[in-house]
Amino acid sequence: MNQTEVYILGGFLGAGKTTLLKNLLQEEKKAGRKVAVVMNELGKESIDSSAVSEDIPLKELLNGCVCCTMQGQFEAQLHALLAENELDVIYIETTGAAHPVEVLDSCLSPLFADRLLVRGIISLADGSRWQDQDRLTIPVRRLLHEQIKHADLVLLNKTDLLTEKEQAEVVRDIQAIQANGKVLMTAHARVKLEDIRKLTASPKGAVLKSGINEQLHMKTYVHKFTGSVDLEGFEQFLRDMPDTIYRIKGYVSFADSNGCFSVQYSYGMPMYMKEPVKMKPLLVFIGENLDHSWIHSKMEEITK
Ligand SMILES: Nc1nc2c(ncn2[C@@H]2O[C@H](COP(=O)(O)OP(=O)(O)OP(=O)(O)O)[C@@H](O)[C@H]2O)c(=O)[nH]1
Repeated sequence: MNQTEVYILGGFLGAGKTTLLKNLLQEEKKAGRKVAVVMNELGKESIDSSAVSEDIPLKELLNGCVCCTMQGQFEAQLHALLAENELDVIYIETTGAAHPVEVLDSCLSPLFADRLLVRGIISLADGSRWQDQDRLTIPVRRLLHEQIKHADLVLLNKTDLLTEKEQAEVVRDIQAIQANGKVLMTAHARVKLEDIRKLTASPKGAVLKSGINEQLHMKTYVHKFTGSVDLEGFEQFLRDMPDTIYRIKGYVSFADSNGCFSVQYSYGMPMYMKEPVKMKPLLVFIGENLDHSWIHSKMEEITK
């Protein structure tokens, strides 16, 4: 089964996300790829959806944020898009208030994590706003930095409003926050599709690995189980694992218990809930510098 690429478009309110989306959709059309869009807006009304032409499958999530209250709905929308269409790529435009890693988390529902290949988080920074960030409240400034820090590609947009000296200053600031990533300067979010698709790496060992590629710092690993799991062994794994694994979620059958359990782990706490129906047994791991083969061998050790 082919995996559908996913790109998350993030960045603060008004930074140019919809402008970028429009440009990318045009480029994708020229490239002949089958595209779908998920748009999330904070308001009740759909504002930006006119940016997406009618022949492109579009799902909208209004009046809330994917990363906070709308996670379930978001998962259902992605599921529907995958069920209704044969897609090469899905673009997700987040709200300007979204934390990109939380959105990434929502894309990796165990229901379909093996069908999606999240290529990366592209965050836009508004050059002129960046310079005025002292006027922002501390939480908003923190969000602005988080959006940059976790991006795999930063587009410093609205460079037409900055002098060359200012452009150099902002790039330096951004690189200080996000040392591993790439920064491109753009006006009107004009970017080549190749630059976006450079986030692409051919997945190695596709069965074991899904998600973000080697260049990215926040990575994912999907482990598919072939048998039931020893609960004690799993809890020992949770105690031993590096603290850079932030999130684990999925479905597992535990040895010595009947049925299938959903597993949710974040911030040190595992939670297990019995599922009414049998689900595909797999776990999604999200973290920094994930050692896929280490996780794989540990999961194999505890599988009966
Ligand atoms: N001068 C200038 N204006 C830009 C540029 N990119 C986008 N804009 C304008 O900035 C405004 C906001 O752009 P959008 O693409 O709607 O930004 P957004 O991030 O989707 O906004 P929200 O959905 O509100 O978060 C629009 O009026 C754009 O035309 C740019 O590079 N330079």
